[in-house]
Amino acid sequence: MRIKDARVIVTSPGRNFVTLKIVTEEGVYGIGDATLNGREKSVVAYLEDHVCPLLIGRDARQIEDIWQLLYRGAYWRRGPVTMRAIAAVDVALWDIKAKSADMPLYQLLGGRSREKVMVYGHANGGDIAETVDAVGQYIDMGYKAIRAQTGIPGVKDAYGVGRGKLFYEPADATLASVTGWDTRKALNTVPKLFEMLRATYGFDHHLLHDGHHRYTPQEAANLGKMLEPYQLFWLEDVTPAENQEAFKLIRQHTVTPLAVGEIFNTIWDCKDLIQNQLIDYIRATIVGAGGVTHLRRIADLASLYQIRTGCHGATDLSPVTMGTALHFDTWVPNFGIQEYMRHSPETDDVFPHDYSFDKGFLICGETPGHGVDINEELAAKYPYDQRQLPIARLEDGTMWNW
Ligand SMILES: O=C(O)C(=O)C[C@H](O)[C@H](O)CO
Ligand SMILES: [Mg+2]
Repeated sequence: MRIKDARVIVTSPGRNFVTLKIVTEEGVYGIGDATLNGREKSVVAYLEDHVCPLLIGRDARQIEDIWQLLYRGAYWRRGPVTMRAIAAVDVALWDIKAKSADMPLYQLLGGRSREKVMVYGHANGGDIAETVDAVGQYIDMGYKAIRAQTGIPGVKDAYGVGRGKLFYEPADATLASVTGWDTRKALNTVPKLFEMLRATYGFDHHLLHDGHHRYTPQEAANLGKMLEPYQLFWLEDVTPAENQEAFKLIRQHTVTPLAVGEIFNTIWDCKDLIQNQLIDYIRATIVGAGGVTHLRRIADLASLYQIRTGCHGATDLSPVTMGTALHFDTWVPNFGIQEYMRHSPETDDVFPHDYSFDKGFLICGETPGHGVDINEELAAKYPYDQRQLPIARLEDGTMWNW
């Protein structure tokens, strides 16, 4: 089963997506997501100039060897561009293998470990009252788990507050827009939000919160401690994780569960966090961390330490990643939760898929492969639209983590 063609499709049905399509001589094709929000064209060039030519003529069934070829063969390892390109190839090849076997992908991974996949939605509002209402709307839709983000008085465009009630789309400007940050003000606001949420809705639902890399370890420990009475499912990306040791300090001070990893690319980014049991959930996902082949290794390492998965699933991860993640989640023994930010109807039309939502759970379909396709004719109607992620600055102008 030789690879005859490998090409990149860029489309922007409301937001940019980069998709790799691999076609075999037998005519079986697979698709993989390579979207890197705000830096899409770097992956397009990496794939078109350096990866696609290497694939032609290779046996599409040799997924592991091709993964190793792209990882070791480049000499330059890791990083978001390289690993997204590898992920796109990997997912397209798993799609081809599963289609050839006439099986949904989860069957090839080892079969079903669960009937459905618990997801969390992203509720947000300009202030606490609005966010409390937004959480209520998710509860009405049947969600069991909801991440809550609120505007913070005195902070310009706090993280996670958007125009959409069912999603949050931060890449909103051709050149990065400037938002603000103030830890003191956040620490005054976030615990009040969760106090109000528990007072309004009780303790039956899972609540989550995203710190989006803003706090220092000490501030993060303080936030985790203040949130303990509200029993969060997790506190996410509460401090940057380049220094994995930083989580030791947070861990010593709070029992609020910690999740991290949506920007991780490889097992090396989380090895110490996992082996020292410094986190409870690993957020690495298919497109970010080298595809099914590599994410599986991360999940297996995590399982040794009772750490569970919690794949990133924002709108910048295309339906191809969502579909593949759902097959992964359906199989992976140490599943925790899956993030689910809904795509626009335009995006759903460009990427027809067979997964469905039912009362707080997503269910992957039984179509052979990962169950997501691309309508190329429709995709061609949405040309690339240059957008960047915002940046964050403190009140005095100091550059901070967005
Ligand atoms: O969904 C999340 O948890 C995020 O933190 C979303 C990120 O800001 C987004 O994926 C950036 O492109
Ligand atoms: Mg996040």
